[in-house]
Amino acid sequence: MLDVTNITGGYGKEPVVKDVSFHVHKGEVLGILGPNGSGKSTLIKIISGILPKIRGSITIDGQDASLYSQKEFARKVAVLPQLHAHAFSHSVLETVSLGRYPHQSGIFSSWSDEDEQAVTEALTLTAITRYKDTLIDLLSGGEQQRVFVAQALAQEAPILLLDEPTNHLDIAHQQQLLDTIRRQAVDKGLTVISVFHDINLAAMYCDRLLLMDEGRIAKIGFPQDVIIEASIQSVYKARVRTQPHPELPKPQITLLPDMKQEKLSFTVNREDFTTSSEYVVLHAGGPLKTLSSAVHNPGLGWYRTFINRHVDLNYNCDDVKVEMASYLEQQGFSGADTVGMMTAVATEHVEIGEYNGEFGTVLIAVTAGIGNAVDVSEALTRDREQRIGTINTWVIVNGELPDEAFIQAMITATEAKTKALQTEEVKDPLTGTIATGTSTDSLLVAATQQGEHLPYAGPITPLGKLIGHGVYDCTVRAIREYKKAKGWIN
Ligand SMILES: Nc1ncnc2c1ncn2[C@@H]1O[C@H](COP(=O)(O)OP(=O)(O)OP(=O)(O)O)[C@@H](O)[C@H]1O
Repeated sequence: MLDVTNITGGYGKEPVVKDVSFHVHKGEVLGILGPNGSGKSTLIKIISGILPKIRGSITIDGQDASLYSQKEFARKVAVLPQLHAHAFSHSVLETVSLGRYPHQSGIFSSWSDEDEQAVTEALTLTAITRYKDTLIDLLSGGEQQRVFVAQALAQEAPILLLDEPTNHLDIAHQQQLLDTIRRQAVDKGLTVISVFHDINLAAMYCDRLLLMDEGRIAKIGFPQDVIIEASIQSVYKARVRTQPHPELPKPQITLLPDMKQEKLSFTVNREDFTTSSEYVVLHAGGPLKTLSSAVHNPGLGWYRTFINRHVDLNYNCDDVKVEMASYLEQQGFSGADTVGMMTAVATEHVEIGEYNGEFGTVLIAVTAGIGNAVDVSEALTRDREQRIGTINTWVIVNGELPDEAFIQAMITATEAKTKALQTEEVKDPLTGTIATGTSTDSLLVAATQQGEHLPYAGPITPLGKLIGHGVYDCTVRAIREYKKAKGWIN
């Protein structure tokens, strides 16, 4: 569709864009990224013919772009420039209608049904129909931006060149506009080349990305091949971390600001836990990075308050999450800052231990109800009801863990729990074999993310050894408490 080959060009003798080559095929959305001054706009200007090139060639549909007449070129390529100098004031409708000029034989002399339809559709797609009689000078920056996007869409050219189309737009309008452009690409085969400042938007909406650095291509490829920490850091000179988008297989970046000095310094101690017949609660001195299978705020996040709430053995409600959220609110806990679990075990029977290692301390808290114990290797052979008789395990680390260490800590803690069930000869009541856990166990690993960096938490690492020992110790003691409460042992 569009071939750019060894393009070099700029404003004076010294080229800004240097030896840039790429191909865009029909229906593809290519995002151009790069720091300020890297040549993104200049590249768009050269492709759109606004700036002459010094070297190289641009081919559209197999024909050299310079061989098209101005009007022919405009029927092939619509351009949304970065800045819109409009010395004269038109209404929105007039401005969008100007997009139809390549389709006219004389100025507005042959306004056709197709012209009318293209303008109406462009106004609808950019949600500006209600402003159609307003003078563009009277619109906000974001509304004006949508008018110029509508003008480019009304042109109905198969190639769309956009320079920061989401400039001035709020998040809802960014999403609306890019959804629209993407739909035009997918449904109508529109080919789009667009400059982006927002790396995350570009990764979400583009099929491929071209990363520019000092006028040259630093990287071109699928978003997952371009949005990698080392490339972004070296080109933008900014510390970033990449992570997956929660719903799409697209990479996203987060800035890592230098705010170490502002960080609240704290450790978690045994005294931060309190226990009552209602719940076990940990109020940490600062937010802990947490990974859990809790009822309230499960998954990964930062939280200060952790609660393991006692509920009746017959607790049953339609929506556990809603009930738990309203319980926390009634009890005066912040819904956003609290992780909540539940257990039918008397919470006074919690076992809390503080374990010292060379790097610092780990705190473990376990409540163990073993009435619903399950041998996981036999689970497939029996049907069971889900009831609340669980082992809830908290692992709190005074240290800094990478994500993989959180997962290793969960594995180590689970193995230690299973070993405790074996020591205590806890059996699956349905199979009579040694249980490996219960039907609804919950696990939480949380870390202060300060102090010593602890890269691993497997069973032979300094952190893993403490977790393994601590979880085993607390789980054995908690199971004994449970057995005592049931009168099974003295
Ligand atoms: N009209 C101009 N005349 C001379 N030099 C220019 C002109 N416009 C831009 N430049 C120079 O060309 C270089 C690249 O500018 P360009 O606008 O292409 O960068 P960009 O990547 O789009 O940056 P930004 O992210 O800031 O929009 C810059 O060093 C800039 O100073």
